[in-house]
Amino acid sequence: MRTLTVELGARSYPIHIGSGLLHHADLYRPHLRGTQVLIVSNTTVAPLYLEAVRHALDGYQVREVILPDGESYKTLEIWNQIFDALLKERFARDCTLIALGGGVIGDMTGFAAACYQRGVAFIQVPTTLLAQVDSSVGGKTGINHPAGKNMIGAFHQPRAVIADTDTLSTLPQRELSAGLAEVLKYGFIRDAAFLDWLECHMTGLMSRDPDALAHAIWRSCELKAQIVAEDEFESGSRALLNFGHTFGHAIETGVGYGEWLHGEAVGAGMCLAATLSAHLGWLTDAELERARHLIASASLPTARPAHLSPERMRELMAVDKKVLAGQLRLVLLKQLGEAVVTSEFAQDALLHSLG
Ligand SMILES: NC(=O)c1ccc[n+]([C@@H]2O[C@H](COP(=O)([O-])OP(=O)(O)OC[C@H]3O[C@@H](n4cnc5c(N)ncnc54)[C@H](O)[C@@H]3O)[C@@H](O)[C@H]2O)c1
Ligand SMILES: O=C(O)C(=O)C[C@@H](O)[C@H](O)[C@H](O)COP(=O)(O)O
Ligand SMILES: [Zn+2]
Repeated sequence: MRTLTVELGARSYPIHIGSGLLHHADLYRPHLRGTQVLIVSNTTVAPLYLEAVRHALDGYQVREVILPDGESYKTLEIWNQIFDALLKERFARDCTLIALGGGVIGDMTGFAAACYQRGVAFIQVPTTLLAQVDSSVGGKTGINHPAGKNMIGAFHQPRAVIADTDTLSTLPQRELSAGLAEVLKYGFIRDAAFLDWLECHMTGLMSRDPDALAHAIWRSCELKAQIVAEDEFESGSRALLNFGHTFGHAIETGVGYGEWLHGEAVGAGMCLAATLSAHLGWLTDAELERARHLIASASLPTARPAHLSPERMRELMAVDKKVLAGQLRLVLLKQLGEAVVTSEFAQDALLHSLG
């Protein structure tokens, strides 16, 4: 097991990464306050991993709530089921929520923890690659609105992240690719050397080579922890983690939540953002081609869905948390390994990149 820390002063927390961690009572116990624990999971993950987590919590008053599986259930209505469970069991302010699952469960549980009795503790136990490299770290929590992705939410940091890499053995291949989109994102925005490494190890990652996966998870968490420590509430550099997301969120909303996986939409979104960066003269044609090739090598889409027109995409992209004074801001690439947030692009250029 390897551990790194998200440095946030009094709210700092560990990210444990390794094999066989789900069962480790010692990883959970230092972060539990009272005796009441609610595990939040879904109908796919619970049959696989709930028992192991329950076992680690022997001696605590453990309850569970099992939500339906999928992005289309990341809604206000389904989220409310967590409060129903907490109130039914009269959970007190010193309770702890445990998110056992992918990013959907992590985001919904974290947001419930942020709101229940105005804020209780929670632990992230991510079971998808995407959740292990991204969503479990950094404290962005929330749910979707029909008009926009993650439009309702809060910043609320977990007490700990326990990423058991063994859980990836049961992950469908399409979900593995989705996770690789966020891994590639870190290379594109901040680490050209990591991008080189990913290029060399993509075959190993796609075939789940344990050493390759462990390194990719470690480096991704290291980069994310660094950025979150710099700018927890996204007033500056944290927005770089949104590379590909303004395009990607528009795709997810436009096709209907769950049709495209978040990572797939981010894969296509990163290609579109790279295309616009090249159009502005920031990326060379060779760099653009390299970016496209890397994304395609993870079996991710590289273009928008055919039935979402450029005009419709642009309309959907206007619903974005980075919009300031009515102006759309995008994360674009100055070169591979360096990103900026900018509004310095003409509408024509944007439409061209969407075409
Ligand atoms: N908070 C953040 O910083 C952040 C970052 C990135 C993404 N997100 C959010 O995360 C969500 C995407 O997360 P995701 O890709 O993990 O999707 P997900 O949570 O829907 O999980 C993907 C699928 O894999 C299944 N699954 C999970 N673990 C499994 C396992 N070990 N074996 C077999 N099946 C398993 C799930 O049941 C689901 O069907 C989106 O809602 C996105 O907006 C949030
Ligand atoms: O942690 C962040 O900051 C991110 O932007 C990570 C993204 O991968 C993630 O999808 C996030 O939920 C998108 O943020 P949003 O604020 O645009 O919803
Ligand atoms: Zn994302």
